[in-house]
Amino acid sequence: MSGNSLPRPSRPSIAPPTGPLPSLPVAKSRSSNIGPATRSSLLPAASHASRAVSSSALSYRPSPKHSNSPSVPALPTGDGPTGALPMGKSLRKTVSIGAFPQPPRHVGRSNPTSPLVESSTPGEVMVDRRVSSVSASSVNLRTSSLKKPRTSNIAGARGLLPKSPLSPPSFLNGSADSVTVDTGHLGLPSPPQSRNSSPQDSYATSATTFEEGDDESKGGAGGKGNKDGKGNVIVSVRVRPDVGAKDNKQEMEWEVNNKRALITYRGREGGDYTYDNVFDTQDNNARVYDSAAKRLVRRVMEGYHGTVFAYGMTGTGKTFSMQGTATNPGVIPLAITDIFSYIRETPHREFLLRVSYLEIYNEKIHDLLVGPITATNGQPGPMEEIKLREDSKRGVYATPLKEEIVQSPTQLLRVIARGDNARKVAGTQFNARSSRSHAVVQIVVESRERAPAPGAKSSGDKRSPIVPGGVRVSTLSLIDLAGSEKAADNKERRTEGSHINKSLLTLGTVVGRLASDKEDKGKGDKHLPYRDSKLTRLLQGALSGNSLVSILCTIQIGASGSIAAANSHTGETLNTLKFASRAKNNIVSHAKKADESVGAAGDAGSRALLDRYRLEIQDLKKQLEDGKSKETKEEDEEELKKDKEEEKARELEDKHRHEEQMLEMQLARTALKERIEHLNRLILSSKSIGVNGRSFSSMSFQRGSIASNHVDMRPSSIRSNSSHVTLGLPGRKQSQPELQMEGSEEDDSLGENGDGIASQTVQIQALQADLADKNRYITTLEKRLLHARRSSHSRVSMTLSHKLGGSSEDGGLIATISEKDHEISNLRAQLEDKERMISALTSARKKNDNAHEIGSDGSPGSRRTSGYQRSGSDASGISLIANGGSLITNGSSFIAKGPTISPTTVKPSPLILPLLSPPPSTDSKKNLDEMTRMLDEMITGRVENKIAGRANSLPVTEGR
Ligand SMILES: Nc1ncnc2c1ncn2[C@@H]1O[C@H](COP(=O)(O)OP(=O)(O)OP(=O)(O)O)[C@@H](O)[C@H]1O
Repeated sequence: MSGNSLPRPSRPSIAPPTGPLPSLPVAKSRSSNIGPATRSSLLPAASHASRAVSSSALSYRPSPKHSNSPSVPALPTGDGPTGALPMGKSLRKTVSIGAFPQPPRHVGRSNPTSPLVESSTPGEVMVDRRVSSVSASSVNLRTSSLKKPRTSNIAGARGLLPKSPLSPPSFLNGSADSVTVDTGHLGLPSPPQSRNSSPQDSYATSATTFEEGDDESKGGAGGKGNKDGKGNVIVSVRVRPDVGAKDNKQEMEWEVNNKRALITYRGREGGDYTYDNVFDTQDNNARVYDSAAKRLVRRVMEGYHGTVFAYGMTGTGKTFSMQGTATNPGVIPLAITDIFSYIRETPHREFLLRVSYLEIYNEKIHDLLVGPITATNGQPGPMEEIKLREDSKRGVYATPLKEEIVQSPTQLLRVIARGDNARKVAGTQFNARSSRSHAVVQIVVESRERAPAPGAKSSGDKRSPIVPGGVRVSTLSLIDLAGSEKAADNKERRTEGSHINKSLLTLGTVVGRLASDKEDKGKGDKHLPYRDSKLTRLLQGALSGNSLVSILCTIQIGASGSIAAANSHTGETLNTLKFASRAKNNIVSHAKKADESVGAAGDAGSRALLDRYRLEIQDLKKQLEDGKSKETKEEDEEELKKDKEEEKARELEDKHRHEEQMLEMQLARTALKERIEHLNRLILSSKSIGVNGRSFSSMSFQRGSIASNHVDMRPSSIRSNSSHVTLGLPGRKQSQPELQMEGSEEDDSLGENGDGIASQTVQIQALQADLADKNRYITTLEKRLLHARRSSHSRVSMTLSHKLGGSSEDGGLIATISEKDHEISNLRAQLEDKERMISALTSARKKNDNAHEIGSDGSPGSRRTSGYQRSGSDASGISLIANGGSLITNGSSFIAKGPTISPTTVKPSPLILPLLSPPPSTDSKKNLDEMTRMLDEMITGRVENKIAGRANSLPVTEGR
């Protein structure tokens, strides 16, 4: 096949350059005939430009065998409006393929540059000339090539066939005499690294050689170059190996040349069929994908709509090519891999992918991603039928259709596998697992430019903000059609088959009429029966030129003895080939890159989830921030409230403590007051003693009528003093035992001596009682004080630790405590004074006793008088002088210091109490001595004990 005489291309056709591929020749190149050229430059223009099809193809009519299969859709023949081949042309001659719809005018067509080719090269014009120059000589070559396996005379110029000498260059003027169909330029194999497309290694593919903006810089879909959009349609034919071949020897009638993208049939109605790609039985799915779909997928990622569909008779390998196997992945998984590779390679854009999967089964559309509705009885109910709608923005679309957003190849493959499992499949005569429906996978690609964040690293921060550009929405449709088939015995299969065949027939009709539709443009649109089937309706957008299209037709060439070798099968194969040729010739794509919708209100805004999600994300982020700040605010408020409550509780507690403290202080104060009063009372008692003494004296005066001018002991003055002092402590006087004794009858009954002793005894008893009373008071006070001091001390230290420096209140408290301590010490001093007084009294009594003893021989009166005189002369008698709280006894003075008894409370006045007692009788004297001694001991011991005990019981005071 490669042994032609034409110069070989500069590089092997199997391994095209990794750089941009040559663009389709422009219209004028079609005026030239095919000639040899380098691979990069010899490519002819759109498929209609050059065809080499045997006349048999042109005069193809369903054979009688075909007619036995009425249900198999017959491709439109030359009888149709597409232009028939002039009858009478002999078979097996290279003639025009009038049977195929031909565009009437090849020249002057506006041919946009195909997005599926890379660029025009300057060499193409020259190449075309070369083709033209060899056109005449190629006639013979062409003729011979039909009779034997050809060794191409356009070595390496894959897809280029010499023009038939019988065919005028009609493809230029639109006549039906065109010869060679050659669109092999699009079938260039991918670079070696992409030939083994797989999920792993397809990352570094020829796709990386594409430059963004190719289309814009080189004419774009609507620019200069191939203006008819032919390059936007790729037609490939794949030949399935014939497993039924007995001798593994392909029937001699067929010739498949994948390098030249040529299939030749030498049988009846034979001819040459050249396409963009021809894959022989050795080609695997990766090669099919690389040549037939890879660029289209790439373009879809760039913003074009793209459609790939597999067409062919049942069992010829459509599903095998589209889905593939685990070891030989088909177009769908390879496209998915490339989609994600592209996303990885394009960090400056962000993408959103969603996928849907539907099937058309018996002219009903089912969503394969939504399982059958389960009926109430638990049985699976009917699947929800999907309707087709059309609008100006989206074109024809199925609704309601579930779309799943996918984020990884695995996820996408899983979704599709789920749909595959739901698809209707059944065994037929030709295929044990025949697809009974047309299956459509739709992958919607949304993308938008991403701007680098102000401080973001160039390594592609995915969270960087977006530029205010729009969202581009494009769709990749991957369609595995059900295969045309003969009527089956099984009724269900027959029904399915009839629907399948009807829809395929409609597809063929639409494709067949596309050419005439183009011709009739301007004269009024010719009716295209898109609505005759759901399939054509769904493919309307792609067929009418809005999409890049790649059609993969599958055939099976029967070996001798195989099922495929049956005539009917050959007829079907020919039908498929004719369909492929018509598709290549007639479908004109004006696919444009999708506009970028700006915002949700943009052109594709209603579909752009990317926008909606962005807005939603922004909205949610705002909500989150609002919620956060609100939460923080609430937290702050709550904390503040808590703090306030705690403060309040602390204040309340402090208040309670303070109150308690105050109460304690009050108690302590009361106790102290009581103590003071009591001590005062004691003083008064001492004075009372004086009063009593005065009483005694007065009694003595009364009895002895003794009056002394030396001693100012006027009753009135004494009483007034007494009463004056007593006034300071009202209510206490009555309770004093010594006062009760005043003027009692008992005193009188004691007689002179008895009177004095009795009064002293009473006085001592009163003092003792008072002492006991004092001790009790002191004990109580000490207890209270201790308690109060402890609690206040702990509080003060606690408060001090909280508040540096302490408050004025605490300072006051401390001052109060120290004041109290001071008072206590004063009281103690007073107590000591009192006790000294007691001892002084005791000693005075003793001295008195002695005085009595001295004057025992005298009369009581003289004793009294002498005693009195002694006392009055102040020589050796005892004088008790209360002066400002001082007690002077025989020159010894006991001064009660301190402010405890304030001068205002107790206004002292000099008081001299001469203790005069009548000399006791011997017995009574004894008794008195005894008693006095005991009293002395007792009082002295008590006082000492008390002082020592108090000294020990006041650690706080000492501590301070
Ligand atoms: N190129 C190939 N290489 C190896 N096996 C193939 C090839 N093409 C098809 N087959 C096998 O042929 C059988 C039928 O293929 P497949 O189901 O893909 O046909 P189909 O065209 O989808 O049929 P239908 O229209 O009935 O669904 C399968 O077992 C498949 O593995």
